Amino acid sequence: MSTVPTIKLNHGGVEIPIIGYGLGTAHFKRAGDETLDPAITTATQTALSVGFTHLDGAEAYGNEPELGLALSSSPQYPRSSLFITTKLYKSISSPSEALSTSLKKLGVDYIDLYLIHAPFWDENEKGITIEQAWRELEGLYDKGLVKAIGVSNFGIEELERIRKVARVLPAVNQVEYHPYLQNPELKEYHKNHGIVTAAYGPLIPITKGAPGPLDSVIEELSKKYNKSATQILLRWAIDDGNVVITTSSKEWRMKEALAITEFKLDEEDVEKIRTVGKEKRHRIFWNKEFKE
Ligand SMILES: NC(=O)C1=CN([C@@H]2O[C@H](COP(=O)(O)OP(=O)(O)OC[C@H]3O[C@@H](n4cnc5c(N)ncnc54)[C@H](O)[C@@H]3O)[C@@H](O)[C@H]2O)C=CC1
Ligand SMILES: O=CCc1c[nH]c2ccccc12
Repeated sequence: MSTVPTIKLNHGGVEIPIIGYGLGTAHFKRAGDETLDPAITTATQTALSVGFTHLDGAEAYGNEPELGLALSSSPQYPRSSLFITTKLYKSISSPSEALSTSLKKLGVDYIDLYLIHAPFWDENEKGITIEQAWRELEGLYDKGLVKAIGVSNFGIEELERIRKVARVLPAVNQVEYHPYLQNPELKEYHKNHGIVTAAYGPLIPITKGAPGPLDSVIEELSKKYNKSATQILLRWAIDDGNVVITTSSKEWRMKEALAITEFKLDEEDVEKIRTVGKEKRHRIFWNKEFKE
């Protein structure tokens, strides 16, 4: 089994594996559902067994206990060999308590990357501003309870609010990112401030965003590289300079995803996908219809 390459974050030598296994879309549970779902634990154990080292969870997914069970039942993958992300949102009013709860549910004593899940809360209702929430995350980082801190679904405006007060800049912004949602201005901002873009929804052009102008390009590149459409899109996300987060319950799909570490797209093909991708815009998450 090959090891997953990593990228250095802007926080004290922390390295993030370039592909992560998501607990959010295939596996989330209804809010308030306290029953353990063994299928989620099994899928996560499988993800670990095929070689995923980076797990992407969140308070909102309701499945930190299942993720914790997968970790405690897999002692062959020591904590230090894993990169665990979780996110807070509902409990944004009290980040310190939210982190304690997540640590307990996950059964770990630190988180590798702690993210604010989205910037869309009502600051009056929650009694906390983006700036105050960020300062609280900095406090958790100072204590060593989280090795790196970042955000998710933030735009330039919200990142600027953080930058103006930050001692520690976000290490990562996890956003929906694929050829049909490239947001070059945000990417440029990330580059200028050393923020890694973690791309979720990388397969949208062949799932919810299909059909589209990229269909024939992906087919042509699948033949050229002898790789599946899934692999072409996941590899594109990496070769475009991002970390990529994907998911599946199926072992063969997990292996298919991890096998992208074994090839690379030529720069002209990365550019071709970028160019043709810009002909369509398709956003799935956190738009007006999206219900968390
Ligand atoms: N921070 C945030 O707000 C969000 C974070 N995420 C994170 O990202 C993770 C992955 O998100 P997704 O959008 O689900 O990832 P994705 O775009 O990689 O899609 C994964 C889905 O595509 C399916 N798939 C793979 N190849 C396919 C093919 N050739 N044809 C048809 N279907 C195919 C898989 O079986 C799986 O159901 C989540 O689990 C979560 O951890 C996801 C959404 C929002
Ligand atoms: O992170 C992905 C989007 C999201 C936000 N809140 C929830 C709750 C359950 C599943 C997905 C999500």
